[in-house]
Amino acid sequence: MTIARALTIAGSDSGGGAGIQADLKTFQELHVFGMSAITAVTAQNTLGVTGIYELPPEAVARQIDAVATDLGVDAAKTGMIANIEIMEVIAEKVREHRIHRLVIDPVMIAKSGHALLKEDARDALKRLLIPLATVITPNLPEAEVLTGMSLSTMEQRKEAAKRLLDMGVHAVVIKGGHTDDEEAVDLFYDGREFRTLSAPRFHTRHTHGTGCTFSAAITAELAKGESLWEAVKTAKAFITEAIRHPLDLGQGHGPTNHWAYRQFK
Ligand SMILES: Nc1ncnc2c1ncn2[C@@H]1O[C@H](COP(=O)(O)OP(=O)(O)OP(=O)(O)O)[C@@H](O)[C@H]1O
Ligand SMILES: Cc1ncc(CO)c(N)n1
Repeated sequence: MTIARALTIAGSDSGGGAGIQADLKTFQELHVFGMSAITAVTAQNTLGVTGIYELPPEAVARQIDAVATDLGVDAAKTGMIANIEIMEVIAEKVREHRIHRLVIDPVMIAKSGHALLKEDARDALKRLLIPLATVITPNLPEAEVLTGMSLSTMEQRKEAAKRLLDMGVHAVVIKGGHTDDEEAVDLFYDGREFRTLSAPRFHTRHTHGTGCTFSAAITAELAKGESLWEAVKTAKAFITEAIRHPLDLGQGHGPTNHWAYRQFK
């Protein structure tokens, strides 16, 4: 039996709703073999982050080498990267191991407000990783930081998508989670046409790790050889079901439901 293989390069969330844990659960649900390279360990739950412990860049390099030289990687994603030194190592290893299907979720700040990427690493993201990516999936605040634009209208978001492509990425999904609009509308652009992905907006506080889960689902589908647009459509359906059927865990922003896509779609 051949199985598609996906690698997540991200931070560990002890609470299990975001980061490496969300990614591996998503890979599993989408029938892809999941592997991980951990960049940082966070002590985290639904209420917030109480500790961040960054790994030495060497540890990140060895993890990527270990899986790429033996098991093989059909697609990879990055999540929390923590600092410039780790970012440099990831860029080097992605090139060395010729990982061509790469999803970048430019994680900067947790929903609880804690910084997951040092501010001086934001420019490095543009310089080092964005040019290697198949697709980048910023939420609205992240897209504003990367482009320096204010993004309240769809026209502004289209202009921002063009600017992100000018930075060397093949395609972009600007996620619409962070608005009060009635629908959660994400904007896709691959340099040819703009497309939107819409779903009802659910009024729930259980949205911890939505971005991680969404980008992991894209990665899983790319690992199977799906086209980028098909991968993004499946990821939108996956995250929509995961938010629609909350698990109601924890006292704060609880995790999404990774079983829901299989159970209810
Ligand atoms: N309340 C909601 N109802 C429906 N869809 C939502 C809701 N919130 C987010 N989404 C969708 O979830 C996906 C992730 O978007 P979001 O903007 O929340 O990511 P994020 O901020 O990076 O998440 P996180 O930082 O918690 O991992 C997008 O497809 C978005 O449209
Ligand atoms: C480890 C980790 N990665 C990403 C996010 C963003 O949701 C988070 N809260 N924690």
